[in-house]
Parts: sequence; C-alpha cells; structure tokens
Amino acid sequence: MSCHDINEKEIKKHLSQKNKILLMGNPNVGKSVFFSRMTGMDAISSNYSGTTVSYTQGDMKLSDKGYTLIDVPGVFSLKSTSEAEDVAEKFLSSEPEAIICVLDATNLQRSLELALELKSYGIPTAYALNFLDVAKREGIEINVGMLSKLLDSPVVETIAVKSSGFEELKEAVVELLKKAECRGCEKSGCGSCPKGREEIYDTAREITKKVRKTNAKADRNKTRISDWMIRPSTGVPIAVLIMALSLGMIVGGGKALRAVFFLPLVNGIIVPFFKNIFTSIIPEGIIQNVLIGEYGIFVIGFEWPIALIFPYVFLFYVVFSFLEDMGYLPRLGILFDNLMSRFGMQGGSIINIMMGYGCAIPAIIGTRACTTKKERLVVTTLVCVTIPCISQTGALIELISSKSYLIFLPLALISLIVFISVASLAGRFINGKVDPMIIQIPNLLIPDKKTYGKKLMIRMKHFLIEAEGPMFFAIVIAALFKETGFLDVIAAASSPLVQGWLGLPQQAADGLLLGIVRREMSIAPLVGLNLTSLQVLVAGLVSLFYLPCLSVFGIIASEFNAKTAAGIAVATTCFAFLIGGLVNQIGLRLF
Ligand SMILES: Nc1nc2c(ncn2[C@@H]2O[C@H](COP(=O)(O)OP(=O)(O)OP(=O)(O)O)[C@@H](O)[C@H]2O)c(=O)[nH]1
Ligand SMILES: [Mg+2]
Repeated sequence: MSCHDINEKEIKKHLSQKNKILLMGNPNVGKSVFFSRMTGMDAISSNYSGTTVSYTQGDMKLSDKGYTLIDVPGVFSLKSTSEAEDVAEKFLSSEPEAIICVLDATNLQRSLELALELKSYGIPTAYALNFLDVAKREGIEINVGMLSKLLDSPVVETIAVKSSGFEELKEAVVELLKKAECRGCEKSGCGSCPKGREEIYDTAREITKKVRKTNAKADRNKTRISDWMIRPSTGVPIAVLIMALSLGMIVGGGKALRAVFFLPLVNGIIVPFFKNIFTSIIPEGIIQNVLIGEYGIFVIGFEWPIALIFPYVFLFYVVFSFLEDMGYLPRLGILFDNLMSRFGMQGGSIINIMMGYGCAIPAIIGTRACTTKKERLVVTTLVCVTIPCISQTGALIELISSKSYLIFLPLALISLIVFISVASLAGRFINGKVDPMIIQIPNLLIPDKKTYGKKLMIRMKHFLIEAEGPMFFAIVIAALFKETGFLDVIAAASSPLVQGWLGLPQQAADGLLLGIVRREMSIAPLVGLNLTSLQVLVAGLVSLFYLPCLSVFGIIASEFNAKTAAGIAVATTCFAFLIGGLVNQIGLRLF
C-alpha cells in the first residue's frame, strides 16, 4: 500500500504520473472499497466520512493497458477550503485520463452536486451508482438510463462490497478512454455544465427528481435505532452499554486468548524450541544470554509482542472495526458534540480519540479531516498525553490483573480528570477557532464480511510490521544493554527518581528507557514482578502519561513541526513523573 502525506514534494511526484484514473466522490460512498478491489491493494474503508484523508494509488489494468488508479479523499465540493479538497483539486488539474465518480444511490442529490461540479473540468467520466443494495432495501429506485442521458456519460449500477458491477464499470471506462472526448465541458465551449453553486444545486435537485422514485418503505426500525443512538436520553445509556460490552470483550477475551492459546504457544513451544537450539550450539556466556537470557531476543522477542500484546490488539480491532463499519461512531460524535465543543473539538473528533485507544498514529493522521488547525492540535495533544494505545493497555491489564482489578478504578479516575483538564487547557490556550460540526450520518449497516475481514487483516499486518518491527529492535538493544551492564548503570543513575520518588523497582528504569521506542515497553519489564498495589498504580500512571512511541513523534513532526513534537515529549515526560511521584508519596503517607 502506498498511503501518502499531503506534502508538496510527494504529491508533485504522483501528480506528474501518466495514465492516471481518479476515483472520486463524496466522503463515505465506497471509493476505497472500489480502489482495494480494483487494484488488489490495501486500503482501509470505514462507515464514516474522512477515512481516506490523504490519497492512495495503485496499479490497474484496463484491456491490457496499465493505469494508475488514485483513491482521492472524499469531498462534497471543490472549493479548496480543506486539505482533502486541495488534494482533489490538484489531481483534477494534473491531466488525468478519466474519472470514476462514485455516486451514493441513497444520497443521490448530494452526490450529483459534486458530479456536476466535476463535469466542468472536461475529463471523461464514468459514474458508479453505488450502495444499490441499501437503496433497494430503503425502497429507492433510480432510472439509470435516464440518469446516464442527463449526465451525458455512462452510469453503472454497483454494490462495491459485493464487487457487483465492476466489470461493466471497467468496460465503460475503456469505452470512454477510446473516445477520450470532452463530455459536457464548459472549457471546451459546449457550455452545458451548470455554473455556480446555486445552479449546480438546482440542477442536481432537478435530475434527482426526474430519475429517483421512492416507495416509502424506508426501514422504520433502522431509523428508530439510529434516532435512539443520537438522542441523549437513550443515546448515553446505549453508549455506556456498548463501551462496557466492548471493554468486557477486549479485556476478558484478551486474557482468555492469552491464557488458553498465546501463552502456551510461546512459553510451551516457541521459546523452549529456541532455547534448546541455542543451548546446544552456543556455549554459555554473553552471546547465549543475548539470545535466550532474561532479556533474550528469542525470549521476550516472542513473549512481549505475541503473548502479552497481540491478543488485546487483535480484539480491540475486532470490536473497533465492527463499530466503524456499522456506522455507530459518527452517531457517537453527534451525541457528544455539545460536550466536545466546550473543549475546542467537534463531536466527529471522538472518532480520532477512540482510534487513539488503538494506536496514536492513525488517530493523528485522521485529524487531517478536522476543519481547523486548532482542533487538530487539541485532538493530537489529547491522544498523545492522555490516551493509552491498546498495546500499552494490554500490558497494563496484565500488570493490574496480577494484583487486583480494583486498581483500574483510581487509574481510570485520575486519567479522566487529566483528560478533562488537558482538554480544557488545550481548548482554551491553543489559538484559533473551532467550526460548528457538519457530520454526515452514514447508513446503519451490517458490516460486509469480506470488507471487514480485509480491514482486520490490514490492521494486523500494520501492527506486526510497524509496531513489532521497532519493538523487536528495542528488544535487541535491551538484550545488548543488559549483557553489557549498561542497563544497570542507567538503573543506578535513575535510582533517586525511579526508586526514590516513584517508589518502583529497578526494572522500571529499563521500562522507561525502552518506553522511548514503544509505549507498552515502559510497562512490560514490570509484568510478572511481585509489586505492591501502590507500585502497580504508580507504574500504571507513569506509563499512561509517559512518552508516546518514537514513531508517533515522527508523525507529529511531519504533520505539525519538530517544535510541537519536542513540546509534547517534554510535557508528557514531566507530567508522568510528577503525577506518578505525587501519587506514590501521598500513598506512602496514607497507607
Ligand atoms: N452495503 C454496502 N456497503 C458499502 C457499499 N460500498 C461501500 N460500502 C461500505 O461503506 C463504507 C464506506 O466505504 P469507504 O470505501 O470507506 O468509503 P470512501 O468513499 O472511501 O470514504 P472516505 O474515505 O471517507 O471518502 C464502508 O463501511 C464500506 O464497507 C455498498 O455498495 N453496499
Ligand atoms: Mg476512502
């Protein structure tokens, strides 16, 4: 997959490519499903607007000729007022061969407004009338022949998640490319395209009126459930129930998966296998210890990522991807919009915050969908400072459950207080404004098995490559540091802070060093030690507020600037030590 930052140098390279076909349309109309099925490449699709915040490109063959298909971020219009619109404009002006414009059959008029705006660029366009399954269920019928005539271009009925209509669509594009003539372009002088917002809006409305028939059998149950999710009196209990069920499934399921499958696999099969091999071929000493000692690469290199973290990461994405695909998250955004606007965010940003509980990187990249810089910064600060990622949470669950689940209560309470305080401060002191929320409520869908499974696979692949890669690297360094005695030197040097102020054992110093690379490693060295409840709480707090991963800083530096990344690093570290130390000192005096 090639997913790119909206960065001038990068984009120029892709803009100058030949044989481009642009996949365009409103947000959440299924473009990324088209992209992924037509190119065979990975692209995340989710049932809310703004999933694709940058562009993705892949190769596609049409009657034996190679083309580059570009999954352009979804836009409602081309006013160039957001990053997504800016990217769309740039690609439109880069002389693409054709456009595949995806229309949402359940929301035709709005889809047509963009389609009409696109027409004035004079680029051959084929239309995919998508979501036909949902439209049929909702009693919407569209006269495709008439629509095609009115748009003066081919229109093909599609159900992207079933790959239905794809062959016809490809044929339509091939035919278009053969003719390669301008279709209704104002620039070519035919003057048939509507101009100006009002004319576009009126024409889209007229066309919709002509081609669409509804027999009013809209799914009343679905509408009712959707209303319940949004209305505070019913929405809040539903949200609490969904969160409790999700948490139960992630924590309970994660522990069970770990105990029944991953721990026996790692400790009973994989680690003994490598221990046997290395003890028989390598004599006792530093090299053997680096490979299979306490911090051995072939011991914790499997224990931490596979047995400790993976079960929780997997189940988090099972739950989160389901909520994403059914269309619940934007409804949660609407429910909490009022509350969130007090903290300098729109309700829709709750999606990025929830995503941060999985991993901070997609959450920060996802803030590109925010309409103002202030909101981007507020959400990024919150994600970095107050939200633990699932890898870290997995390690934390193991640490806490070894003592008592009750420790979660003070941890959750302190974390909530910090979240609210940071949100209020960031909302108040970060300059700029927050736009009122415009959020599209997507259809409530039963997630398509294939699309859902593919997304889960993509996320697991990312986790294994992008998270486990650096983690493995840190484990190698840790093994070397351990055997060379460097970890002991660090432990001794940091003893006044770690053992004195924080009251944690010496191994916590290893965690703080490794935690620079990966968040969960700040806690992993403590799992399995016999800590007191106060130590577990303090370790949990320090890890919660300690540095985000190294790769997160890379993303902050590239999305914002190095100063912001450094600021967040200093703030998180000081804050973690301050709050952890205070709780330890107070705890020691009270108990
Ligand atoms: N039932 C049904 N679901 C679909 C269809 N096409 C797409 N979806 C679902 O609609 C949601 C949105 O699809 P995406 O591919 O993410 O939409 P997008 O246009 O790329 O959205 P942005 O990246 O936000 O612009 C996903 O949950 C898809 O699984 C379809 O024809 N029928
Ligand atoms: Mg997309």
